Amino acid sequence: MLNKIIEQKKIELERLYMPENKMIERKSLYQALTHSDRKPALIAEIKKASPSKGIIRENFNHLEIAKDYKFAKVDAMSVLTDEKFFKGAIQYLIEVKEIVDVPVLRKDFIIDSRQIEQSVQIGADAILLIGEVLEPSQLYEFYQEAYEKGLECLVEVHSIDTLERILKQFSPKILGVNNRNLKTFETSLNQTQELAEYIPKDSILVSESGIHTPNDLNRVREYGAKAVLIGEAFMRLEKPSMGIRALYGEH
Ligand SMILES: O=C(O)c1ccccc1NCC(=O)[C@H](O)[C@H](O)COP(=O)(O)O
Repeated sequence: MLNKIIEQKKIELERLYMPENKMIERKSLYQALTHSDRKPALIAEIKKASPSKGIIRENFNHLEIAKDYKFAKVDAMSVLTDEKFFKGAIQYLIEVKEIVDVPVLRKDFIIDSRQIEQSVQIGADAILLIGEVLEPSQLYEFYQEAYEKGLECLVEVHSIDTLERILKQFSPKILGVNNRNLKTFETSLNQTQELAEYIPKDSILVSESGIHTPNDLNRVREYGAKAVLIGEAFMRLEKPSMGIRALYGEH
């Protein structure tokens, strides 16, 4: 599946949409996650569909979801911009950024430097760089380029091997451990447990995928996650904000 997604990205690069540059005030994902009142801090995702689950939210309205997340005072939002596999859109991110006051992460598969420039132009505050998609040296180049352009990066890994290879090159400020196995799509929070001890002390550990219940949240908190990235659990609820309150035990 990952190969299929990457092949599709290469095709899309031939007709990359590059909107007009607007003056955009960027927000820091790192600051938002370190200063959150919630422990772990929350990155809430706007996600209509996924390769593993198909359509997750039939009645999908990105702006309604963003408003509800804003009401719930999430620390940051993640917007899927991949069209083919996640039914996302660049336009969703552009419009969400206009109405929220927290950092917005562009969730996509970055394989080319032009996508970094595109992320700047559409108003993203941060981008995702996936360790299983990029060689460590290229990932580091993209990381530096992004920071030079005012974007932060969530560097995501799905295995200890990938993490080790990246850490030989550099220490990302925000490191995501994705609990989803890229071959089977199954999620296991043990992934966060196993990788947590290798995360540099100065990096923020974000546990991503497969977090649904207060028990899941407690588990990854105990494993050392300083932030979580959650999509599906909220997308299946009419009011995602209610799910956030229930998850964190807020009244
Ligand atoms: O969600 C998928 O099926 C998927 C498949 C292949 C690559 C990535 C995939 N998801 C991207 C994500 O990392 C998640 O959207 C994100 O961590 C939120 O996960 P969840 O809370 O389980 O929706």
